Amino acid sequence: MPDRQVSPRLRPLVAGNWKMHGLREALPEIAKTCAAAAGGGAGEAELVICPPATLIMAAAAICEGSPVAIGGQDCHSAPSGPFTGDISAEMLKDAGASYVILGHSERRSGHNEGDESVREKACAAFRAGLTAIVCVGETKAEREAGEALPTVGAQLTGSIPNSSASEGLVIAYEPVWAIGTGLTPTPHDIAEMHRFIRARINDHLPGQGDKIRILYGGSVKPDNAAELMAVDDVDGFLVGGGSLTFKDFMAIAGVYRQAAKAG
Ligand SMILES: O=C(CO)COP(=O)(O)O
Repeated sequence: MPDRQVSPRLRPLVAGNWKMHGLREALPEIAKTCAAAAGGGAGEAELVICPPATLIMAAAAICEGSPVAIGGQDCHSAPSGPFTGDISAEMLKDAGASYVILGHSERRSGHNEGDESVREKACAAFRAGLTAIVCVGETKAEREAGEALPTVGAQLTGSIPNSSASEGLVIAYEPVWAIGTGLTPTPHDIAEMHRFIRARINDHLPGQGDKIRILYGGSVKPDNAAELMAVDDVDGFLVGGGSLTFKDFMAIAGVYRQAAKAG
């Protein structure tokens, strides 16, 4: 088990992004996660599950009183209004969510979401009392062109509000080419990017860089979670496919329990 060298001051966060997966029959997976987390299965890590919107109320009811929090996967920037098909941050909060994922690359590419829109949504999340998990990440072409750092830096400063309490904001670095592909950047490249993001946050939100958690996302699986956890400046994970079953999600979150036991 590699040593955990990083950010012992920040409580790790492991968030599961279910994307457009999950019918009601999947709810027992959430109940099992709550029971395992209550039994210490995730060590010091905080757990969040972001199911599809249709399951948020039921999931929140299951998780009530447990250490597992529920999040949405997107929100509109307005509190209410004539926006057919959209959900406001206030509605997520009302349904029992306490987190919301914003600016995921699948929304940036599939719904033309730009940085400004993500920033407005993050402001809406703060207004509603939700913690925003703002996603950034470069494409394969951008990395190959040596543009990964400036691309992510511009996305980051364009997507986060100009002021934020550290408890209201989490950043997720998700290289687009690592999502659902089984590929991950090298530990060196992840560490370099996370260090860069932390420095950028400090420039943008003075004093907050060391308080805001920076998650890694993209093909996090039970068999690589321990190695990724040990990378400098990685404060947790945003997990897609590996969050869909209780077994895999707890195996991933469980690396924080094992690290605590080991050291
Ligand atoms: O997009 C992701 C989480 O938001 C990552 O997805 P995978 O873990 O399936 O690669």
